[in-house]
Amino acid sequence: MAKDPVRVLVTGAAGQIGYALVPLIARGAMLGPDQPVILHMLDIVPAAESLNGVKMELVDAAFPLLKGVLATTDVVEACTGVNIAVMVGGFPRKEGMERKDVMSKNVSIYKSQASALEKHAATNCKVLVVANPANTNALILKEFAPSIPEKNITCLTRLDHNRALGQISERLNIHVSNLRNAIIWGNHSSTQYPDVSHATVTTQDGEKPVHELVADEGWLRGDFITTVQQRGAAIIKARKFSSALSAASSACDHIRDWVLGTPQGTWVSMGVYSDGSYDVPAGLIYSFPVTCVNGEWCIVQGLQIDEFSRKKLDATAEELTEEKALAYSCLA
Ligand SMILES: NC(=O)C1=CN([C@@H]2O[C@H](COP(=O)(O)OP(=O)(O)OC[C@H]3O[C@@H](n4cnc5c(N)ncnc54)[C@H](O)[C@@H]3O)[C@@H](O)[C@H]2O)C=CC1
Ligand SMILES: O=C([O-])CC(=O)C(=O)O
Repeated sequence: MAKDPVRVLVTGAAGQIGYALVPLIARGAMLGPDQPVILHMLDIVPAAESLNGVKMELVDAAFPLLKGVLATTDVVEACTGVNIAVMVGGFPRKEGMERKDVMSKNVSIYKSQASALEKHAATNCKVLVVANPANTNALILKEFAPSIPEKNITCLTRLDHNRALGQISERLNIHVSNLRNAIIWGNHSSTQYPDVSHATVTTQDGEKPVHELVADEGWLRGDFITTVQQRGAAIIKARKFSSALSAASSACDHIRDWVLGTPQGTWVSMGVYSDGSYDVPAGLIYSFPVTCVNGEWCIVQGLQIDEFSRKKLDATAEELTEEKALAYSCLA
């Protein structure tokens, strides 16, 4: 029997990431090849004509799984009945801007959209915040939508996770599908800690640790980390726009694994509400390694954290604590 359609909200749908994301959702890349979807697309009034153009293209593409498209500038209409909300709308970082510069513009958007989601989304709606500052926008959304369970509010660090896998696959000249269990700890910012100390490679002789095959701790603790941390800025510099293609693809990976489950023995990185695991302060949205089963994520426990990693985990937590205070001062 055909499944009932799932309603997926994409905010900022007329923007760069939105334009790359909606066709992926309509093709089944987010929820699977047998899951019909109805797209709800929200943007602001100045982008209404462009948003309508995106709707026209979705109709023209005749996607078999796409059972309806709503394009609106009304936040209540956009949020009504949605099962999944991908929050991309906001003011993007431009070349030369630090993420903190975009904070004040974005936290007030997330405060007001929190209320609309809380009042009008379907029960148990899953929320993914993509717009920067992603962790802090997600935290603001959580604080101003208190009836949405905190486990349903997440932010995107899967792009950073995939970037880390991409860098290792290039270095070892192996396909990325043979690599697993990288970790992005902390903030989706230049303080994030891309950690491959538990990552492995599938070889003909079984699973081998990445650090053994790379055999260059200097690179793993140096250029590898900074390349992943700075990749967003490098792409903005090259394209003059943000990493729309890879962000859209990674947003699909995030929701797909959350809803349909992570493969056996594999974890992924998600920005989730900290419960104090790994001595990360509770009450931050912090990226952890997680596994997902039956639509629920769970932080991977018991990983060894050495002194080098401890400092990195703490530094990015400190930045998130500062961002939280700054966000509240912007709202005051
Ligand atoms: N977490 C991650 O891994 C990544 C996050 N980003 C962030 O994603 C966000 C979107 O990036 P792009 O698509 O490149 O930007 P963009 O500027 O092309 O698109 C943003 C869209 O949001 C719309 N918008 C602005 N205010 C809105 C509101 N109140 N409600 C609904 N829509 C609104 C704009 O009109 C625009 O169409 C940015 O904040 C960017 O920094 C970008 C790449 C990766
Ligand atoms: O750095 C930015 O503003 C864009 C971004 O988040 C990324 O590409 O990771």
